[in-house]
Amino acid sequence: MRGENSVVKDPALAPEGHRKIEWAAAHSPVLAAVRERYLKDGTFDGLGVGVALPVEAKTAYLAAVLAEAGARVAVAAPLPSVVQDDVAAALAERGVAVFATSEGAPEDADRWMELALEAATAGGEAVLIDDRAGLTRIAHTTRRGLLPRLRGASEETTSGVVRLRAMEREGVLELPAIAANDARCKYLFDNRYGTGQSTLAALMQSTNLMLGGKRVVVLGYGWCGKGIARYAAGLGARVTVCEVDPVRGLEAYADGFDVLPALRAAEVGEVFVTATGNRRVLGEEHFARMRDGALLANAGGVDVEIDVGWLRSAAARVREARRHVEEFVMPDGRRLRLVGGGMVVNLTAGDGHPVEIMDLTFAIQALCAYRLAREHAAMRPGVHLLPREIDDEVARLKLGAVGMGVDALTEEQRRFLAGWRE
Ligand SMILES: NC(=O)c1ccc[n+]([C@@H]2O[C@H](COP(=O)([O-])OP(=O)(O)OC[C@H]3O[C@@H](n4cnc5c(N)ncnc54)[C@H](O)[C@@H]3O)[C@@H](O)[C@H]2O)c1
Ligand SMILES: N[C@@H](CCSC[C@H]1O[C@@H](n2cnc3c(=O)[nH]cnc32)[C@H](O)[C@@H]1O)C(=O)O
Repeated sequence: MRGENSVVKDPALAPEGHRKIEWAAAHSPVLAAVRERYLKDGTFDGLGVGVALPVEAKTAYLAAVLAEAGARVAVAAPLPSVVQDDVAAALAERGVAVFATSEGAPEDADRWMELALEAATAGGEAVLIDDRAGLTRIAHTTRRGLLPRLRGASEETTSGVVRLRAMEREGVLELPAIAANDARCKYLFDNRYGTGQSTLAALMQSTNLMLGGKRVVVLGYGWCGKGIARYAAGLGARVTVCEVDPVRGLEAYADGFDVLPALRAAEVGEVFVTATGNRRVLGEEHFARMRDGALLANAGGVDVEIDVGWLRSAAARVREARRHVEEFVMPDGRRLRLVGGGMVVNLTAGDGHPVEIMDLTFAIQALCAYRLAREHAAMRPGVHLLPREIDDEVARLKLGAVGMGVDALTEEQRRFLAGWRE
């Protein structure tokens, strides 16, 4: 069985993992519909699928659906801190090659991704479902020999799409890559509502503190930041937004939030959440102004938004205040508390996005993989968008699953919108 080559913490944890995967499956009607309509047509028979994603129940259900469709699936975690060991064990037991243990070191992740690439391509060609272009980067650097076997990659994250576009600009991207993140059924729901709910759930669960009345500073008012600000306001927090894009800052103001430069916000905030995909958004100069007890968390897809290295080197003392909460006592006695290690907090200190959100995201991912598998030969190397009709279909499937629906334009309306004489 392919799962036998896996790297997991403890196969005996599988029963709890199976329960979690069954729960995810039971709440994923859109992916189930995609499976019935498309994935069973033989496209995936014997095809490799390399997956780099947080190893938790929704990811496992996606992998299981692709395996059931005939694919040889290999999954690697992009970080040890986003691995649920029981789910990893259950997935390996279902015949998927899994390279993921929470006990690994961050440096192990590249090795896991190399192993997943090798496993996915061992029997022939493969497509990739990627996180922050990790598998794609490895296929263009340390495992270039595997490139000819890759039909293409589908990218999950905003930060990954940024990387792929950088590769395309430099003329080094040798694969067709679909920006799954840029599908409307992905970013409008996953980045906004998924990150909003799961980031605040992780913060509340880890700290057992109340958000109502607190001054929450959200850094970055993109899709993730909008969701975090909205959910925080819904819980009664007083929200301040920091941006570098004046239009997005103005949007935050019109949405009812204060908008301040980060150095000023540092003085008033009690909770700080970064969601920019950028580096050192909170650093020494911000920490110096923060009040005693400030909570810090990162919801962005890169782990350099908060300068944790500086905090660690400058602190007089560091201790684990609670599970997932590190307390840095500064030389002047102030305590700054970091939730989730400065990595993506909803996954390192929580269960990730709600199942219904990942149902949409993974329906999009499954359709991207399906498209790459079938149409790769006609796709040039470079970044591609998912055609709008596919996005529309996923939205229709979801509306149908919740007993709702939309209208279709009449012929008269279509002509009116397409013309100019009337
Ligand atoms: N936690 C999750 O589950 C999750 C989900 C989706 C995306 N992400 C990640 O979150 C990050 C943001 O994603 P997004 O879709 O919101 O991106 P986005 O491009 O829509 O928004 C990012 C925003 O950050 C702003 N920004 C950049 N540098 C800044 C700085 N120094 N200070 C203040 N603002 C700054 C930009 O102007 C932009 O408005 C990415 O890394 C993405 O991969 C995380
Ligand atoms: N690069 C990070 C993870 C990416 S965060 C951003 C992505 O995580 C995805 N995500 C959020 N919650 C979940 C989940 O519960 N399961 C799988 N992926 C998730 C989400 O779609 C988003 O685009 C790492 O090193 O692990």
